[in-house]
Amino acid sequence: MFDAQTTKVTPSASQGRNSPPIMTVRNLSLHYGDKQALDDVSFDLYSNEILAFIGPSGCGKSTALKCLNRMHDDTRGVRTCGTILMEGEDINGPDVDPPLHRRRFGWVAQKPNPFPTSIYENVAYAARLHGLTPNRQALKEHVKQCLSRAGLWDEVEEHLYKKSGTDLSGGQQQRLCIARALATQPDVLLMDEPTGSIDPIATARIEDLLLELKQDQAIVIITHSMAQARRIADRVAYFHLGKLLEVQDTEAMFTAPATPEARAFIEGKMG
Ligand SMILES: Nc1ncnc2c1ncn2[C@@H]1O[C@H](COP(=O)(O)OP(=O)(O)OP(=O)(O)O)[C@@H](O)[C@H]1O
Repeated sequence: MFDAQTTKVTPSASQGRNSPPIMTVRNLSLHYGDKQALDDVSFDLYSNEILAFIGPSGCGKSTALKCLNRMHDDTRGVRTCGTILMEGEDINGPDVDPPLHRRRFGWVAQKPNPFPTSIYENVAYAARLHGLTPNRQALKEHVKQCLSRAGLWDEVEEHLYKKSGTDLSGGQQQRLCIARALATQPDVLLMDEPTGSIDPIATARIEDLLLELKQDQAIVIITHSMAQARRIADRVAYFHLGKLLEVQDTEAMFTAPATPEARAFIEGKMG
């Protein structure tokens, strides 16, 4: 299944997924100037799964995440090689329009970063910009749906136009950012430590939410919490010094990691 020699994968990690992967990453390497941040990384991403990236600080998790939606395009000095296919098409091919490609992804950062505009506008903005709804009423419905899917509608329905996104609590702000990410109807949600700066109760809400959202989206999440990866991920990818050392079904990763590096990291002896 995997053609990268360096990536170990148990047979079970690729079984039970009946449709082809939505994304296929093969032999991906990336340099920032002279510094190599990714080295021969290969993995698949399936629709309706949560894939967690774990590994020590600086091992390339965010760099790999940003390759998927071509976020490095405008970063000076970045060189990549290898291939990334989305539904079989090379995402860096000549026929791919980068903004259109990016629209297929929602991005959620560690620190909630709502726009300093109304709650409504936070979600409506991108949908309006891209002409995703035919009229104002449809846009309102779309905003309501995104906020509902992000588990926030009931809490903000009264204040949609009056309250700024920045006036919500940290956990609410992060759910607003998830609603905003859903506004372009993405195929894939990319999340870089989305609960890294919110409290445990807000974290639990977002974890529940991700388990619901994966019915409609593939989700890639970077997390430093092994407990979180174990709770919500279907599969876990362990990065180490720029290499993806193994991808496993979650239980297998936490009970029988294939590499000593992953075992040491999971047991808290490294990282
Ligand atoms: N824009 C950049 N320019 C130069 N080097 C970079 C840049 N971004 C990241 N790096 C380097 O690339 C390597 C991988 O960084 P990356 O942020 O992908 O790691 P990470 O696993 O996400 O780390 P963390 O868990 O600490 O967020 C690190 O050595 C980092 O210093």
